[in-house]
Amino acid sequence: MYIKYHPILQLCDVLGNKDFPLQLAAACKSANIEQDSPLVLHIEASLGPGRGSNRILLERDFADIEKGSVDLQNGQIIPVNTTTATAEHSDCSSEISQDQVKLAKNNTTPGPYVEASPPSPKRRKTGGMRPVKQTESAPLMPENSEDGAPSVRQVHTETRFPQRKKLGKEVPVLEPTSVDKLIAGIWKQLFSSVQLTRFSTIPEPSFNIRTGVSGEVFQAVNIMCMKYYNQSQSSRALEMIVQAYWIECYEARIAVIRLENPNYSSTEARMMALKEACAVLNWKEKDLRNRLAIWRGYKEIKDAGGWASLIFASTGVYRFCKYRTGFSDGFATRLRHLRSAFEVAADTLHSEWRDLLHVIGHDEPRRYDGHPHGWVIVPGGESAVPLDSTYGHLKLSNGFQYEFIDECVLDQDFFGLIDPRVIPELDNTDICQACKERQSDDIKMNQCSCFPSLFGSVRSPAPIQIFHTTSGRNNGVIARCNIERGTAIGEFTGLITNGIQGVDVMVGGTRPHTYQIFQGQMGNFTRFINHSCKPNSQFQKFYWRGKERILVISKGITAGIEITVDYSDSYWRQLDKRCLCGEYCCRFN
Ligand SMILES: C[S@@+](CC[C@H](N)C(=O)[O-])C[C@H]1O[C@@H](n2cnc3c(N)ncnc32)[C@H](O)[C@@H]1O
Repeated sequence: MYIKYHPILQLCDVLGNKDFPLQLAAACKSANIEQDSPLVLHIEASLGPGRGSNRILLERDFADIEKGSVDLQNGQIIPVNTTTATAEHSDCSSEISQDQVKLAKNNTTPGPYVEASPPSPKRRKTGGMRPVKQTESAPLMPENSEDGAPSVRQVHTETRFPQRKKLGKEVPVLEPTSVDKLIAGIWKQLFSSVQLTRFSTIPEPSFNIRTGVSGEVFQAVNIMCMKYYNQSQSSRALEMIVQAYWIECYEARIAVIRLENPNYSSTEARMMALKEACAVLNWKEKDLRNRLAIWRGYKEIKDAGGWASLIFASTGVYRFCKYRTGFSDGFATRLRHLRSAFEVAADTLHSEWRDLLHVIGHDEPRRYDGHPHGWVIVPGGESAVPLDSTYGHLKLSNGFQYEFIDECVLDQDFFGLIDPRVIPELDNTDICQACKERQSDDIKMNQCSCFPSLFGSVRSPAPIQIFHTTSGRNNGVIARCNIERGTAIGEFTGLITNGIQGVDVMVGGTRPHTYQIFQGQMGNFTRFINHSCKPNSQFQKFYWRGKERILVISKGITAGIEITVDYSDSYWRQLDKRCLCGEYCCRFN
């Protein structure tokens, strides 16, 4: 084979290798490529600022490299569209990239893909969104919930979400303070599956592992393990409750001693109370004093954040109280502002938790019942309010009725029993389009770990709450724990229907086989996610066991921050409102 085309000869110069045509010809020959068959040569190269010829290139050398291509026919340089190049830029660009995106597997969380493509075997330093080829998918539209006005506002799947973070430009991150860590620990425990109960029966082992561990025996051991874990967490919580309460009793005892002995100084009264305690506890006075300092910390946490904050404080609280580094600088104010939020999560996710307080004779009734998202956290730490009470301005005849559902409900009047989310080509296949592993609802069988928080694994409640915004957008969704980039926050659930006009819906499927997800009467927290021109999450399609799902995926969210998506330009063009996202790059205000 003789290579005569001009671009190849040009490549010889670029590569500094005059033998390149011959090497290419030899490669073609060994690959059995016929002489006259068209040859497509795909070459990727990087151009960067030269920093000496023989030096080994380091990762930082590529940090500033611009992406683009060189058309060898005419010598023109075509830069890659900058709106899709970096997270920072594309977030705030008014240019809309029509590329869909997929999330690359990052260090710890495997990412989803809009289209099937084999995941990179190597881990990347900045995993995250990468562009995939544009598909002819239908636009997505969220329901116009707040004002209920007829509209055709749409959100597109072809979002302009960023692909990957630019390498090399490290943004300085503030180290969390000890109060941050304490609060993070409380939220983590609140959204965990721990079961805190006052009395729990310790199981007797009813198995013998000497004869081998069968599936049943192993299950029994696991159950026992879980029970003991819950038991120890409960005991720890009970211990802290009693110790915080001890401080109250100790202060009250000192007051009584002074009353009974008017000539005692306050120090003498304290000493006497300590001695009384040590006589029963069988501890040295010094030991009790040391512990007392920690117990005082427990009481301060309880006084500011309520019993729920102490009970769910879990690991870290001991150190926090022992070293007392976090007790200044707005510690109490921060906890006070979160008090109702902690209680909403505790009451709705761990309905038994208040029983623990019986140990000190407190009988506090549950304050927040029902669904965790049926309550709206209000600013300033005031009591949370029922969700429906925040929609009075809509003046709905039957009030605001909303049913929380984890899975979409099929509108059988429209679709019969045929779920339009089923992709015929993927039907009867349990192979994940993203990772190519087997998907199963049976945890033991499932091998796809693309979105373990939603599919094929143990589900935990999404670490989010509904809160009342202060910027005039009514409600929004706040993250209570850090949500790593690429993690699924939740599935967009609602009524699977079609033909709805005049209100906002999310459209799924591929033309002409589209369907709508309507969140007017039922759905989940995704219905309350507001728009931002610099969003920290995005809608993403994913296929679970042959069925299309629309997920909200984090782009990296810090605890305490509102979760937002980009509703798209076309949505806002139809909306007779100004965007209140408050971003410096806001496109619609
Ligand atoms: C899907 S709902 C979001 C939840 C809504 N805030 C609520 O309280 O029900 C969409 C509606 O919220 C409001 N909204 C969302 N993001 C907004 C923003 N950035 N600026 C102004 N209004 C916004 C608009 O009224 C929009 O129609």
